[in-house]
Amino acid sequence: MMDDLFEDQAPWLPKHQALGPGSVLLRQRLNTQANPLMREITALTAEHPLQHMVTRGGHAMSVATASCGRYGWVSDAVHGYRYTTTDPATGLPWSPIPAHWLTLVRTLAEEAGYPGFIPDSALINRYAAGARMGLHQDRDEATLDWPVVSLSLGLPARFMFGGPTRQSPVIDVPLLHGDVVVWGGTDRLRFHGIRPLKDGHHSLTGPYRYNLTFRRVQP
Ligand SMILES: O=C(O)CCC(=O)C(=O)O
Ligand SMILES: [Fe+2]
Repeated sequence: MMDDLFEDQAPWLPKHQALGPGSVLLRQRLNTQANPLMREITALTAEHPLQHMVTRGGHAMSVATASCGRYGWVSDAVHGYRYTTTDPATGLPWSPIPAHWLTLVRTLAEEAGYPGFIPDSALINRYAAGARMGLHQDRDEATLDWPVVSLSLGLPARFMFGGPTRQSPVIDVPLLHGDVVVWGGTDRLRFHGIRPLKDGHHSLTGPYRYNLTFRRVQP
């Protein structure tokens, strides 16, 4: 029964797939970690509710987000994208990143060629059917020396992975439950995004896809 959650949905695909010189897809890399990760997401988002952040243009994002770690990613119509040490919704400091998340992420980054990664920010993204993330670069961090480590849980998504400019060609990468993408080095500023999520049901996450994205914000 529980094994269903961890079954490889595309066993013919390689487990370790380079997406660029500094980028790799580690397929089906989370197995027994998925259930505890989901439990902790539930606990963390009870303290720091998922919110539809508003962009500088005044548009509410379709993805709902919350953070943990020393720095949390936020946005509002006045200030736009930035990192803060407190949650604007509650006024409270963000909760620490759970210790075993740090251990897991350090291992994943090392597997991808980035040893010694200690993130100071973890973003929790929740996608419901139709939610999407347009092509963008992750460049709100004060250092770009460390990779982005991104974990997928629940419903499948299509990750768009582009190049150094918005006009660069984009490849579509299916991201399934348990997949991990790491990009850094010369690939750190590649444009990327998520196509609108298809409706569905997942045994662990119900009608959602969760993405955990780990970053180093301060050197
Ligand atoms: O949901 C994803 O897989 C990507 C999320 C992302 O690009 C971001 O949070 O900056
Ligand atoms: Fe991103």
